[in-house]
Amino acid sequence: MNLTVISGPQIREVFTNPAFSASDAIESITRISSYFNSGRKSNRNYGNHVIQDLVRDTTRYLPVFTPKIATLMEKGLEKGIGHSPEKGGAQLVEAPFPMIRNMLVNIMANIFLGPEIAKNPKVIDTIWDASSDLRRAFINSSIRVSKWRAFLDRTHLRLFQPLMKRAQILAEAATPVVLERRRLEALANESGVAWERPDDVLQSMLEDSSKYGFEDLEDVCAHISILAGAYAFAMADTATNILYFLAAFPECVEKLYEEVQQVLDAVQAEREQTRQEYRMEGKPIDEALDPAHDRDMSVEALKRMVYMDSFLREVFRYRIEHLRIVHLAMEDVTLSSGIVISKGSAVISNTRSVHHTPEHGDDSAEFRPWRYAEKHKTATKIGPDYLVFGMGRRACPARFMNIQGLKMFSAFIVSKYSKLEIQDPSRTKAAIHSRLNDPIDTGVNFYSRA
Ligand code: HEM
Repeated sequence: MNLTVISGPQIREVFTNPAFSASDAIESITRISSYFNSGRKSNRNYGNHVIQDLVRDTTRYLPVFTPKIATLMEKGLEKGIGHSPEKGGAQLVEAPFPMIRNMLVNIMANIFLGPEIAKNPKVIDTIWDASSDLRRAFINSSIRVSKWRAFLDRTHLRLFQPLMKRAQILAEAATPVVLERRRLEALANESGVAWERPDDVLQSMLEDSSKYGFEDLEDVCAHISILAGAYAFAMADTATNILYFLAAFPECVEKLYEEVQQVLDAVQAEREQTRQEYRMEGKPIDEALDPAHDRDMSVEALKRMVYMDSFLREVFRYRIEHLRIVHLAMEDVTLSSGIVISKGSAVISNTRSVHHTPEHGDDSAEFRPWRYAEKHKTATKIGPDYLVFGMGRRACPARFMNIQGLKMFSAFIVSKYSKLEIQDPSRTKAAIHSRLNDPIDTGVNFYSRA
């Protein structure tokens, strides 16, 4: 396949031209739909948008999921790293990536399938395997793969049906819970009382089965396996990278900690003010205003963390590979520069030509964590100057949940640890420039706050 490198204004031209497709390029590089079709029963036609729609719909429930994610993340970090201020020493995590992936797999199992199903160790192992399937697909992918190799990969998937195996295990674990939900719903309807509807993704997908065309519970579970696995693998990669950045740029930890404390103090004071107003007006103080939740990592609190947001946008800008995001030409296209990209050829963006320009400041070659603070350029804000999540109508729909989760993760880390250290300092440069297919073989020391 011909591959042309594009730079600067050409990138915008390609991203906004519907004759170019990033998803078709991903398909020809990863053959990902063969993996999806090794397990899903519906939506097998190439080019359908059900995965995109599901990601968008799931994002709508972020306010519901956020308190659950916060509780599970705090517990996961406690288990994976620990907190021992009395020792005064460091806790060493030799392999941060699997520790974080473990935590995220547990979070995803809980929000996608609910706590009862997520308690089952087989379910946790299955989401872990699903995230490994996707990781493998993206890591082993190559635009230069031969037709013969692509054929073998597809045949392997058809024969071994890995996603079908994952879906069957999840469906087996989910069946008794789903049947019990149906029984309780019918009982509530009969007795005219409100049914306490479970608020996990499984319930929403079951209710929206006809909208998405799902065939049965196994089919629903195949789609859950794809989404939960994707979040676990993609977020684990970035969260690990964030740890290395916090260790490599220690001055960030204190500034971010101060911001987290200021934001939580302000939210707490406002909630107290509201409670006082309620008391004066004789209004009841409901659970939402319970003082026990005053310092939660809520959607509102995370939104106010502008330095945290800037730090993340800068990590993404700085770490992105220089040649990234491939688009496939779906027809012959002549770019304004006169270059002709013929149908079936691919273009790859030189993102450095966009991310390392004076538009970002004179020091765009440096890591400046507060570059975007108060500039109204959030880590989810896509545009021609920030291509991490793509641009335009086809931009990554998972970026909202991704960024919010990463903000929460970083806020917990700086709240619990005053200093992070890369175990082998000679690996610092490699650690902050690490990529998905480039695991870093050095651990991180975490110094607990008193
Ligand atoms: C750090 C993690 C991630 C990064 C950097 C990323 C980046 C991207 C990029 C560059 C695109 C192409 C956009 C374009 O064509 O303009 C994209 C598309 C997409 N991403 Fe992500 N992504 C991430 C995580 C995820 C996750 C976890 C999911 C699913 C749960 C996901 C689902 C999608 C989907 C469905 C599309 C296609 C959108 C469409 O065609 O309308 N992404 N992503």
